[in-house]
Amino acid sequence: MDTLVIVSSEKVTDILDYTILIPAIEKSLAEFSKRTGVIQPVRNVVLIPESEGFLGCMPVYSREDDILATKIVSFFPQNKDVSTHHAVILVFCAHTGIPKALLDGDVITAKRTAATSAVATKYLVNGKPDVLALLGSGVQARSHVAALCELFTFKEIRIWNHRFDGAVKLAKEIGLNCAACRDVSEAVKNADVIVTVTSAKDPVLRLDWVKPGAHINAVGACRPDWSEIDADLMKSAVVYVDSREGAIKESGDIILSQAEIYAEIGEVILGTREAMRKKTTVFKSLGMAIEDGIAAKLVINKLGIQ
Ligand SMILES: NC(=O)C1=CN([C@@H]2O[C@H](COP(=O)(O)OP(=O)(O)OC[C@H]3O[C@@H](n4cnc5c(N)ncnc54)[C@H](O)[C@@H]3O)[C@@H](O)[C@H]2O)C=CC1
Ligand SMILES: O=C(O)C1=NCCCC1
Repeated sequence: MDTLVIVSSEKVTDILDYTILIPAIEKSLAEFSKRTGVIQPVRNVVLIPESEGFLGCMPVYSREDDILATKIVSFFPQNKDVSTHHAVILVFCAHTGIPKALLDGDVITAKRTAATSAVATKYLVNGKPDVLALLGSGVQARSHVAALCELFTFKEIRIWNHRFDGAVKLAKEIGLNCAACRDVSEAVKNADVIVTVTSAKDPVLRLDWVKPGAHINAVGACRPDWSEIDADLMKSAVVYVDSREGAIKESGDIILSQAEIYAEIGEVILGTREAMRKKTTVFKSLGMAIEDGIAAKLVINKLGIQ
């Protein structure tokens, strides 16, 4: 075996800038929805009942982007003093199958998920958004603020968390135009963009609280029996997903509500499905291996790993 290069989270953080990541993710979402060159089975998950978590395996091959890679990600929602998600990404040569690099996957998971939501928001938001509301104040909340602020200038950012001190801490980090809210209804009132990034298993966001025409990035609830968004909201919104196949198998928000999936976000980027900007839109994100593959490729290219 040739030398396998190990790439640390510090190196990934240094290299992976949203200015290069967001356009790369946009292109990969479109490529995925063409259904021609990307081979990506739905995540294979080993459930761990004791921790209510799982270990997920996410392989991908992309002919167009010359990517052969797999992410292995663990989710332990009850972790307290360490992160709830941990990941590594193994990249192989797409022509010989030789392993090339093993990258820390934590930063990639945080950034590529937020970059994907930023792309969905770019296509689905109704006009210029002024108010951003985040439900959750963990790793993804932080990366989503960074990625969305790369594309939009919000006059106001509001944060709700089920533990108020988490919302206060993040609001302080973000600064002047940001406030912590005690109630979800207060946080999302008149919000143009809402991001749900919690580990909740039951809905935290309700139809009555959401401004008609708002755009929601629904990022948590990645199990078929978990949901973050109430069924009435899911059913009344126009629902976009990253992968239909993934959403039908993994998303409790979709399965439990029986909401109809209107399109993959990649289809909107390709122009084969409409962006219904004036309606309330939900982008249900489950996370795709092609997003990890593209992000890993950007990093190893920059490091000159052949
Ligand atoms: N769609 C995608 O591609 C990805 C989705 N995720 C999901 O996004 C969500 C957030 O992930 P991270 O920020 O990395 O996790 P985190 O552990 O850093 O943050 C989780 C947040 O949820 C809150 N929370 C925990 N239990 C809750 C409950 N019962 N009700 C309401 N809030 C609760 C915590 O206080 C914290 O603010 C998780 O559901 C995770 O599985 C994570 C990675 C990728
Ligand atoms: O795509 C990912 O990576 C994840 N998605 C759902 C939660 C675990 C990580």
